[in-house]
Formats: sequence, structure tokens, C-alpha cells
Amino acid sequence: MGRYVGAIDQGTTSSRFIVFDRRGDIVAQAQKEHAQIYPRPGWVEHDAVEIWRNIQAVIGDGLALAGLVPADIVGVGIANQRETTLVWDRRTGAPLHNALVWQDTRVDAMANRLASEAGAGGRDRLRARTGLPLASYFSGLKLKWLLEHVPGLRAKAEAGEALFGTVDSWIVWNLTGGPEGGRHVTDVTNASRTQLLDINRLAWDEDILDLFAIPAVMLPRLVSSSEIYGEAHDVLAGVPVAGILGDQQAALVGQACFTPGEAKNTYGTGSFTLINTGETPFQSTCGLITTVAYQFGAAKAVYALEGSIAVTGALVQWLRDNLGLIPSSGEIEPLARSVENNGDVYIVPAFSGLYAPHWRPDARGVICGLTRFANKGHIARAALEASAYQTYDVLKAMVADSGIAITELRADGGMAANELLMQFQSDVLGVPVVRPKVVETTALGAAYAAGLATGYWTSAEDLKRNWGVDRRWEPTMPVHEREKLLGAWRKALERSLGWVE
Ligand SMILES: Nc1ncnc2c1ncn2[C@@H]1O[C@H](COP(=O)(O)OP(=O)(O)O)[C@@H](O)[C@H]1O
Ligand SMILES: O=P(O)(O)OC[C@H](O)CO
Repeated sequence: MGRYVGAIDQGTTSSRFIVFDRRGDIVAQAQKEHAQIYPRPGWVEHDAVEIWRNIQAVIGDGLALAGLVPADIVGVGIANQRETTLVWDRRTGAPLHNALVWQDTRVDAMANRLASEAGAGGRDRLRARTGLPLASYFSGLKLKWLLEHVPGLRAKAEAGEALFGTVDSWIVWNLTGGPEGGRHVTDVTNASRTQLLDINRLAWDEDILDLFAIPAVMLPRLVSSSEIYGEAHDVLAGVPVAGILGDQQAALVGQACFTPGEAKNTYGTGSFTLINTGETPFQSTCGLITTVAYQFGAAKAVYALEGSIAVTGALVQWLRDNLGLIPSSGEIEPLARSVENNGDVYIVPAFSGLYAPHWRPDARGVICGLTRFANKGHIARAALEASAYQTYDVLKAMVADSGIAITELRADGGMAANELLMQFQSDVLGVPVVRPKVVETTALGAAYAAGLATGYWTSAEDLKRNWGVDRRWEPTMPVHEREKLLGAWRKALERSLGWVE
């Protein structure tokens, strides 16, 4: 048996390949960023070919750096940015359009139309079946847009020549041979983000396919999150492809949140809090999403409530790339520490409207409270604080929905490196924030799924033993100060609404 497990973590900004040992420690890793394509305001695309090439490159680099060969790897799992929508040609393997990224808002009008057709509360017309409100975020309407706008796509799809998939499907299909016998599959966690899945039956929903006019023949086959889907070709020749999880669900698994009530927050491009709710889907009445958390082989699926925030780390990137305020994302921390407090400046980064718990596509970004006193340190601080306030809002909704008191928050993702943010998050929530030793929890979750399918690990208990604390932040802020900050944040939030007609 191979000595290690591999994980591909294909995120919004970069692709990573990480090799783990039995204790969940990192043995090798490589990472590569890909281009963000913004053809118009609100539109966000990725080049699917660039993503696949980057994945091949990071696998090659990761193995080479540690002196490993594919035979050392017992299985490979995949964690991926979710909802991002791809279509490609079954015979040539060529994408038929750039991937439409989850943050892309081009189908806002479509979502609004479908909601208003159903009258008051129409935004929730598909919630009972799919767990999701009607919004531009999910894949189904993005696929509808592609079918309506890419010349010849509908005919090709109906003839079985064009395939749809989220990023997991694209990777597995390419990894298992592409046009030469590649497996066209998606796991139930990714499928639960398409708005085409009946999350109660775990089957594609024919009524919604009709409503969106999507030919069923182009959809991938549904599989569990942990089983052997096929054998890898190419850079991982012979390695079983044995795990798939949407990246946020992967982080829940990587944080070993296997017990109902356990929650994590991943601070990446956006931030995503998930709380394990057990084997029955729990319908939110407070603006959260019901999603499939994982399904290991033949076992019953486990569900989660999720608070999805579109923009947290992306605001740091925006300060870096669009304003040139910092040379690298990490530099935001010293800049924010150069001032004592936010100087009464608040940023609401509603670049794609507001997701959970508000679901307001009409919102756009605002910076509030500017005076001649404000400097770039205050802007940097306000940008970090925005992540914490948005997380406070989704956790408040989570407690209201589930009745479960959250006693600590497990944090991970690129922004969890920011210790000013971690302390401020703990202060604003009034509960401890804990960062685990292995902060690459997304890749670790994918590795766990593949390791369980191949017998490398045998139970969730094995995985729980791997979890350990790196650092813990306790709340220190007086309650009246927290209330003052949250009050001003709520005013800023109001200012962002109703910008788009
Ligand atoms: N030290 C830091 N402080 C604040 N933000 C950071 C820091 N390091 C990285 N980031 C932000 O974290 C994000 C990258 O996190 P990552 O988990 O790799 O994201 P993704 O999986 O979405 O590609 C970027 O948006 C970046 O701006
Ligand atoms: O790639 P990330 O880490 O930004 O995660 C993106 C989410 O999966 C979008 O739903």
C-alpha cells in the first residue's frame, strides 16, 4: 500500500496539491494561482484549461519536491470551489465557454424574474427541494445562461455531445482519461450547490430541470463523497481517484466536525460557516442554506446549515490589486495595526450583492464614515473588520435557526493567518476562536475522503485523533464596545442596499 494520501484543492484563486501522512501532517505541497477574468462589471470567469494545466503542474511539482512517485500515493481526493459552472465537448475535451465563477452576477435578472413569478416569498420557491434561495450564486441558472448564449450549445447538449459539470467533475473527467473514457461524475455535496438536486432524495430534480430548460443528458452521474470513481492517468498514473467534496464541506471534514452542533468558518476569497446538523436536512428560516455536508460511501448523507459570505479575503485582494494599497495580502495586518482602531470607517464589500443571511442582489460595496482623519490604516482595519462583522451576522442567524449555542469557532483558510482578525473575531462574537495545527483543512478533508475509501484510515475516530490546536483567541472586548461597533456596522449595511435597481 502507498505510504501517503494526496489531495487536490482547486480554489477560487489558486490550485494546490498536498500530500498527507497517516497523522494528517503535510509531507509535500505545491500551489499555483490562476487568472481572474472580469469581462464586465459583475462578471467573473476562469479559464478551465488553465485550471487543469495548473493542477497537472502542482501535482508534478508536489511529488518532485518530496521525491515521491505516484506509487507512493494510496489515493487522491478532490476539494473544489463550488457552483462554478463548466461546459465542455465530450469528444475533444475542449471547454465550450470560460467557466462562470460562483461570484458572477450575470444571472441576477433571471433569478429575480423566477422569484417574482412566484409572488411574495418567491425567492424561496425552490428551498424545500434544494435548500437554496433563488440567487445568481448557484450553478443551475449559470448553466441556463450558457445554454441560451453559447451558439450551438443546446443542440450539442441534447445530442449528448456537450457535458456540464462543476469543477470537481471537470477535474475527475480529465484525471481519469478525458475524452478517452474519463468518468463524468459529481459528488452529492457539489451537486447540492447546483440548485438542480433534490437534497431530500439525493437525485436530480426533473421539475427544476424542466423549469430551467436543462437537458438531463448533460448532467454528471451522482456519486458519494468517498468511493473509488476510477484510476488516474497522466501525472498520477494508477492512483485511485477516491474522494470528492465541495471545498467548504471538505474543510468541515478536515476540521473533524463529525458531531451535530460542531461548526467551522473558512476565511478565503469569501467566508463560509458550516454547522453539522446530522442526517436530516434542516430548513433555515433565517437566511442560511441547507447543504449536503458529506456522504461516505454507502452510509447515510450528513447535512449542514451554511452561512455563505461572498467577499472577505477578496476585499484584501481588491485593496492589493485594484487600489495598490498593499504589496501582498499578508501586509494588511501591519498596516491595520498602524492605527489604534477603525477611526469610524466601515466597509461593506457587497461586490456580488449580499449573500447570507441577507440575500440582497441589489446591494453594492460602500465605504462609510470617511473624514479627513481617515488614512489607509483605517481602511485596512475596516476591511479586516468587515470579515468579522459578516461572520457575526451568519452565526447569529445560525443560533436563531438551530437553537444551538456556538461555544467556540474553528477557523481556517488563507485569512486565518491574520492574527489581528482572529482576535477581533473572537471579540465581536464573544466566544473563543481556535485555529488548528493543520490549517490546510480543505485539502485535509479531501484526503480524508480518499483515505477512508481506500482503507488508509478506517473511521471518523481515526481522523478526530489527528485534530489539534495551534492557537486559541479569547474574547477581551467590553460588551458596550462590541455593541457600538455592531450598531455602526448595521448602519453601514443599510447604506449598501438598494444600489442596483
Ligand atoms: N495574512 C492575510 N491577511 C488577510 N488576508 C489574507 C492573508 N493571507 C491571505 N489572505 C486572503 O486570503 C485569500 C486566500 O485564501 P485561500 O484560503 O487560499 O482562498 P481560496 O481557497 O478562496 O482561493 C485571499 O483572498 C487573500 O487576500
Ligand atoms: O475557493 P474558495 O475557498 O474561495 O471557496 C469558494 C466556495 O466554494 C464558493 O461557494
